[in-house]
Amino acid sequence: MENPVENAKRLAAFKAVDNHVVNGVIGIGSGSTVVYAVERLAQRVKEEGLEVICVPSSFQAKQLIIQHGLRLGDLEMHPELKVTIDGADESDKQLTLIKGGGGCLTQEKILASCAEEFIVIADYRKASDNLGQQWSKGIPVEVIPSAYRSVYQRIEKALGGKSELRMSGASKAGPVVTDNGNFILDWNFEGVKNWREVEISLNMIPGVVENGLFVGMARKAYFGMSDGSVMEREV
Ligand SMILES: O=C(CO)[C@H](O)[C@H](O)COP(=O)(O)O
Repeated sequence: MENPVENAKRLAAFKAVDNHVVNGVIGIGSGSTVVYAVERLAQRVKEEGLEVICVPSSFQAKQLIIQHGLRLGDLEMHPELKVTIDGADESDKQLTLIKGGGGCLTQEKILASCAEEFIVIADYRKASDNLGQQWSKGIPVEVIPSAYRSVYQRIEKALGGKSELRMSGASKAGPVVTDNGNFILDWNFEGVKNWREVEISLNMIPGVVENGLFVGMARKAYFGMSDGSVMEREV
């Protein structure tokens, strides 16, 4: 029997692609749930003759698009997207998101901002009432490598909490390096009341490239549930 989490991801992704993708230019997010969205896009291209150009948010997304034989585009050629479909690490009821668990937050936010519609796909573990209920790894902040210590200190001074430099793990010594050649700090926040203010404050710190708070960007989210249904949230 299939893993319920993987099944939930597939259900959410298939429904979102079926409900929101028509001919045009599509932004492709990153992560394990997006794999199913690309699979469904490729099916629809083959079976229905859907005509899409896919703009990737990461190296992973680019590889997925190529592997599925979909048409690859970029933002230089297509700065306006019909829809962007992407996963999330956590979403509250207002569809404020934490993203960047996979380290691709900057390009993901750019694609979300360039789309007429930004649609979130996730499994049931990602839906919460308030950020931090489900996702305990903090807010990812992409930083210019030379500034990571100063950014770290400034975040703590201005906003409290604690940050950690994200490390690569067993396959490489040292920090995670993003697709843009930068480092990631994971900021474990405390007592945040206004996510919009925090999003802006983080981005005002010199050396910060972008942060993984997506406030007021998503209009609709699909969460695959463990019972085989799909919960929809809209704002
Ligand atoms: O923001 C992301 C990558 O930077 C992903 O969308 C997020 O981590 C969710 O991934 P998954 O679909 O594997 O749960």
